[in-house]
Formats: sequence, structure tokens, C-alpha cells
Amino acid sequence: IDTLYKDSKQPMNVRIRSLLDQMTLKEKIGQMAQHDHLQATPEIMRDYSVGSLLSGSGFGPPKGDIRATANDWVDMVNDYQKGSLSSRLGIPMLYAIDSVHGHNNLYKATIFPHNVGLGATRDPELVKKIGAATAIETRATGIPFAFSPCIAVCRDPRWGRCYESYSEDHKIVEQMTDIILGLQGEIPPHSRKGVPFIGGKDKVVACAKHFVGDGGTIQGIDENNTVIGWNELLNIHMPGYYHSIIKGVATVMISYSSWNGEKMHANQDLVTRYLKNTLNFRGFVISDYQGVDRMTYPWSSNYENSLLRAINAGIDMVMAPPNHTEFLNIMTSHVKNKLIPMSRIDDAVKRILRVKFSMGLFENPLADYSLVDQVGTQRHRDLAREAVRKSLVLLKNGKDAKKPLLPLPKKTSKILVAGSHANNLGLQCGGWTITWQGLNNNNLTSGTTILSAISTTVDPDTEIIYSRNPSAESLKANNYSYAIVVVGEPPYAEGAGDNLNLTIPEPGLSTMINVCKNIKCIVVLISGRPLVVEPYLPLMDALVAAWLPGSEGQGVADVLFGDYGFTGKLPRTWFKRVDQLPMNVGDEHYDPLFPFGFGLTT
Ligand SMILES: OC[C@@H]1[C@@H](O)[C@H](O)[C@@H](O)c2nc(CNc3ccccc3)cn21
Repeated sequence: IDTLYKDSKQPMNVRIRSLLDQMTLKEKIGQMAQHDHLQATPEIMRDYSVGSLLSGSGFGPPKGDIRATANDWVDMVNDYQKGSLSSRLGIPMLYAIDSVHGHNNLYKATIFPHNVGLGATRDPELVKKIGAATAIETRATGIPFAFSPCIAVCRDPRWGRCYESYSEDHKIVEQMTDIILGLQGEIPPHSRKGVPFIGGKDKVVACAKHFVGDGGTIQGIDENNTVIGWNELLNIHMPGYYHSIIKGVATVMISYSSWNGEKMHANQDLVTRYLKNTLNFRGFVISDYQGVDRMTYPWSSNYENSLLRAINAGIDMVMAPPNHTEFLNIMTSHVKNKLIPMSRIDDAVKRILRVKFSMGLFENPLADYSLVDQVGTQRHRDLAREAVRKSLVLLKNGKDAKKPLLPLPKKTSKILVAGSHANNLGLQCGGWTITWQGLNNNNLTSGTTILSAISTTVDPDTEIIYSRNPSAESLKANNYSYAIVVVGEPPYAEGAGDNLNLTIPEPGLSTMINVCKNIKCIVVLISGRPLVVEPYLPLMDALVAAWLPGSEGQGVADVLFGDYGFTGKLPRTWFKRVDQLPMNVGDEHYDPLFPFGFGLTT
């Protein structure tokens, strides 16, 4: 074996050439697979030269242990890596996970606000710091590759993934691609722009997703069809990719959705001609999970043909192919039958190797425990708390504008805290937290609920009464100074969150109505998107959009009680009725309840 490729002093292209020239077809195809770790073993990694593994959300080591420690993760990742290193050429594998608002799979990790809340901060510098903290907590578990950021431009809040989108306005999404500089590291001055850059052992490979137009599907139906012209695709959904590439993003994930009826996973014009040859993307393109299977309906029918079309479209790595032997056999036969040219295989493998060489994976393939004490540190939690503060949008402050209600007095006789979301960490974190769909419970990880934040913020003499759903009698019996009512959406991810009515779910709605009918009420809405509030607005004394704040609920109390002012601005239009949708800033017919950019200050 010519070991020139192992010499880190050699130029990148020499290392790639030296390795590629001695790889068998089987080894090249192996590099193009990213298996779910549940389907792999160290032996398979060794014998098939598998390029990458992933943990689907909620499947921690060993197999589904959602309270696994960082050490457990490091051990698991290293076991697979040792398998890869014992292969003929010893090409290290890349382990990937969805760290999309902190290392959200990891028990006791810092959970940051979901992207819609970050869009409300209008603070790219803050978001870059969040990227850096997320990279550290992800690397603490030995994982060097995060499927983040989602740079979707959500144009219809009925989409179950709208909270993963920073904004309906592509200009905010472009600004927030600064998170890549936090995740992967700042590009050193005089370094080339627009090539994959990952700077250090506390940085991760990032992934701009989902290419392209994922946020533009009809009625926000997940994985469905985006029916718009080329100019709208180019002006609204594409700029985030240009900005991500300039900032050195190393990977791009393809969207399940279609553009004008053509599956993105089969779209050679957009993936190869545009992303690779026009935007000059030099990293690697990865499919979504079983994205190849989902090119047909029923899923996986005619997988051989789907795989052929996906690879020829320009996909370099396939996430969760059926299994390692089937993937190898189908790919090998396509190459032998000249249906996939060898030049396509070589392009894919070169891109994958370029990312692995540029991040130093050959030099440092194994993880250590050196960062495990960085998980959920106070420093990271303080950063998350700052992000929560800046993400809150004050939509109403008093029934009489001349008598603002907020900031609330810390010293008062008795406060009621009510609502399903007041004391539930799972609900305030939302989807993609510990499990894929999130959890409706309070002990899924560590953090501060909004109730406990309020309790520690008010004056010690102020009495706090907590009741999820107080009776009308109890409301009348107690002379509360005011009530804080925290209600909103259940956790959801992807298609499970698609919703055509966008009403405040029960029992939150009736709780809010009962409380607000009887006493002065400040409504705090925990949701991934705007919901129907217009009919109830006259009832409310104040209304705060808190989005999905994550583990640091203290940030909510910080602003409610005036330790910090409200500064957040709507990153999305707040509609009056769902029959107005889609309705985005700049539209000809624009009749919102609260316009894009709205936000009262205190
Ligand atoms: O979790 C991997 C990817 C994720 O990065 C994409 O943004 C998202 O579109 C996506 N959807 C699935 C659906 N399947 C799934 C399987 C196991 C756990 C969670 C989701 C996986 N993934």
C-alpha cells in the first residue's frame, strides 16, 4: 500500500489522488454509504470500508438508551471507528447526528431555542456562538458531523418543520448561516473561501439542508411539491446555499421534496449543474434518510432505479441505504453495466475524502473524553438563556397602551402560574429533543421550566400558585394580582407537525380563556410558529410569543420581570386566519394580525 495519503504534510489533492488510485470499486462504494448505526458493526465497517454512520434522533448508545452519558457515546463511536481503521486502507469513518438546537440527542446537554426563535433575535453573532457551543457538546460525544443548519425558508406555517426555519425572509436565513462559522470554525484570513473548512477538534462538519425549496411546498405539506418558477426558487430558497458555501460548509443535504413535480433527489440540473458546477460547491452532497427510497411511491419500489437516478443526479453519499450488501451489489452492477460512469463514483469519493482530509480525521480518527465536562456547562446555559431572552416577541402589552403591563412587578401579593406548558421541560424544548418527536414530560433532560424560573425571579414575599388548569371558582376565590398563562403546541417533528388549522390545542385554549376572563392575564405562547390568536386577543392583557425556548426557561422570566427588555422581532408574519395562508412579507395582499418584524419593546 502506498501510504502517501497518510502524510498530513502532503497537499490535499496529492493525498486524495494517492488514496483514490489504490481504492477498489468496493471500497469506493463503501465510502458513499452512511448507514444507521443500528445496522452496522465494527466488522461491517472494516470489511465494507463504510464511509459514515448516523444516529437517528433518540437512538443513543447502546441502542436507544436516552440517558446515555457522553462517555457512553464516545465509547460507541470509537468501537465503530476502530473497525474502520482496521480496514485494508484504514479510511476513518464520519459519525453524524442531528444537533439542530444544541446536541439535542444527548441527555443533559444544553438545549438552545429552535431556529424560529433565533430568527427573532436578529443576532447572527449570537447564533455563531450557539454553533460553537453546539460543536463542543457534539464533539464531547466523539461525533464530528452535525446535520445542521437547516436553512429552509418556511413560506407556510402549516409545515411541521417551520420552527426549523429561521425566517420566511431569505435575508434573515442568509445572515443566520453564520452558525456555520461557529459549528465548523472561522475561516482563517487569506484562506480560500467556498471550500470545506473545519478547524479543530472542537468543531464539526456542518450540513446545509435541505436542498432546495424544502420550505416552499404547497400548504406546507412535508416532503411534498414546491410549485414556483425558477426566479422565485433562485431568489428565495437558493441564497442560503450560496452564503453557506462561501462560509465553507462541508456538506449539503438533499430535500425529500420536489420542485415542480421533480424529486430533488433525482434533480441533476439543480444538484450537479447548479450546486456543484455553478455555485462551485466542493464538499459532498448527502441524501436525506431513505431519501432514495422515498423517490417513488410506494417507498422503495424500484430502489435500483432510484439509486441510479440519485447517484447520477449528483448525490455523493446515501443516508440509510437498505443495507451494506444490497447497496454494494446494486451500485456495483450499475457501474459494471456502465449506467453509473466511474467518473461519477470518483467525483463522489473525492468529495468525501476532501472533507475527511480537511478536518484532520485521518490524523485524529478516535475521540477522547477531553470535552465531556463541557456538556451542559453553565457557560453554555447562560448563552442559551441569552438567546431565549432575545427570542421573545412581545405582541400585546396591556389593554390600554398607555398603561403597559410588562415588565411585571416582582413584588406583589399573589401570582397564578397556569397552563400545560408552564412546568414541562419537554414541551418547552419541542421536537428533536432526546427523541425525534420530542417528549411531553418534565424529566427528559436537565433545564429550568418557566414556572421554576418565575419562582426564583419574583420577590421572596410574593406567593406563587401553580395550577395547570384552574377552575373558575378557584380563580374567583383567590385575589391574584395577575396570572401568567403558559400554553401552546405539543412537541412534533417533520410531517407529524403538519397542521391545517393552527389553533391553540386543548386544554391550553380553554385554560387561557377561563383565566383571562377572570383575572389580568399574561399569555406566553410556546409554539413552533404563529397560531390562531385573533379571536382571543381582546381577552388577553398581554401576549408573548416564546417559540420553542429549549432548556433555559430562565430567559423567559428575565424579560417578563424586567431584568432585561423585550427586543425580539417577528421572523414570520402572524396571520389573522389560516385561510389567508400562505402570506409572507412583501406579498401583494398582506393583511396580518402582526406584521413581519413586529415586536413591542420594554
Ligand atoms: O435524522 C436524519 C435526518 C435529518 O437530518 C433530516 O433533517 C430529516 O429530514 C430526517 N428525517 C428523518 C426521518 N427518519 C428518521 C429516522 C430515525 C430517527 C429520526 C428520523 C431522518 N432525517
